[in-house]
Amino acid sequence: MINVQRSLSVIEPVLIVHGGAGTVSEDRIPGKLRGVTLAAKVGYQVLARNGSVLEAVEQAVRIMEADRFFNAGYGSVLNIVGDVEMDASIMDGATKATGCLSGVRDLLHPISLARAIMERSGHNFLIGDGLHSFALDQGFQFLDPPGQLVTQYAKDVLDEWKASDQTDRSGEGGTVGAVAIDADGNIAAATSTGGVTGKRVGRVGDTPIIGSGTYADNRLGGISLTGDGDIIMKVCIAYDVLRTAELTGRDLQPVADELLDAMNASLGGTAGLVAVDSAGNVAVAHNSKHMSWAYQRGDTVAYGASKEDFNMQPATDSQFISLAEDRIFEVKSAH
Ligand SMILES: NC(=O)C[C@H](N)C(=O)O
Repeated sequence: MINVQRSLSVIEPVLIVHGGAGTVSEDRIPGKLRGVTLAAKVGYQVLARNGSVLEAVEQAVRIMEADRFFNAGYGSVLNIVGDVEMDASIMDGATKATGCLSGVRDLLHPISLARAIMERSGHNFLIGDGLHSFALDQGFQFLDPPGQLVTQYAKDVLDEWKASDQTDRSGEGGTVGAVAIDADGNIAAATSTGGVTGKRVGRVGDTPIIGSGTYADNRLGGISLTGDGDIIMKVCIAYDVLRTAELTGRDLQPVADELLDAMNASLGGTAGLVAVDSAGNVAVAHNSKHMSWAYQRGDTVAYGASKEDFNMQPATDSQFISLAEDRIFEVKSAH
């Protein structure tokens, strides 16, 4: 009986993304909104054409990895020696298959490598030399010459950070993530980041840690985190939000708000998240000043950049449909 009811219930597909939790200067907010809105639309189009939720979240994240306005792929923040080192993860809620990587350099789309790890490595998480050779075996091409993902903006932010007291690493955030659900209730989540400005070489944040930065389970929902990864990973907040909502029978939104506040109260740190429950309800939560986010459901796109900010527009609206060419990394050989 329960199964019959479940199959009769209608889930409206939705694709939600975030573009990082932090403090964003006013002049960069329109750029962030443009990027997240485009990513939500591109990801949703995959669902609308009956593509898989995995494909949808991967494509949404790839849009933001190629966009210098975000801290993922091109535009990633720099470590203490001025290099881009990236982390990413992806999870399939139907099977709980996961693909995670850390410390990858000179690759435009870490999220696609994470998906290859999930689908073809026989493991969940690769790092270092083994990650590099797996990527090459799979036909991924590293950018040559190296260093092409470094932007002038990221260099300026690192210089500013070095000149500061070096205690606040949060900056504007800029990590990217996506969560999707299709009409059959399949859920996937994906997150990609350059980490935090001025990090040690080899530092790993929450983003590639399943249960901290990313989680998906068709029964519980899907979620992608952003923010102070050195704190987030201590409280496994991705899994905690989904599981607490299940155990208490409450909606994701209040649970997410409360757990972010509880994290901040006990350990400090700011963070944000986007999530979808098994019925397709979305949650957007952050205790940072800003977090850009957007989702598409049906013909409508919703988006915002701070708590008070909630906008809606028809998905066909030409606003936010394309990005200025100079903000997108394009290299013919990269994939
Ligand atoms: N901006 C971010 O979201 C950073 C990421 N959570 C990290 O700590 O690596």
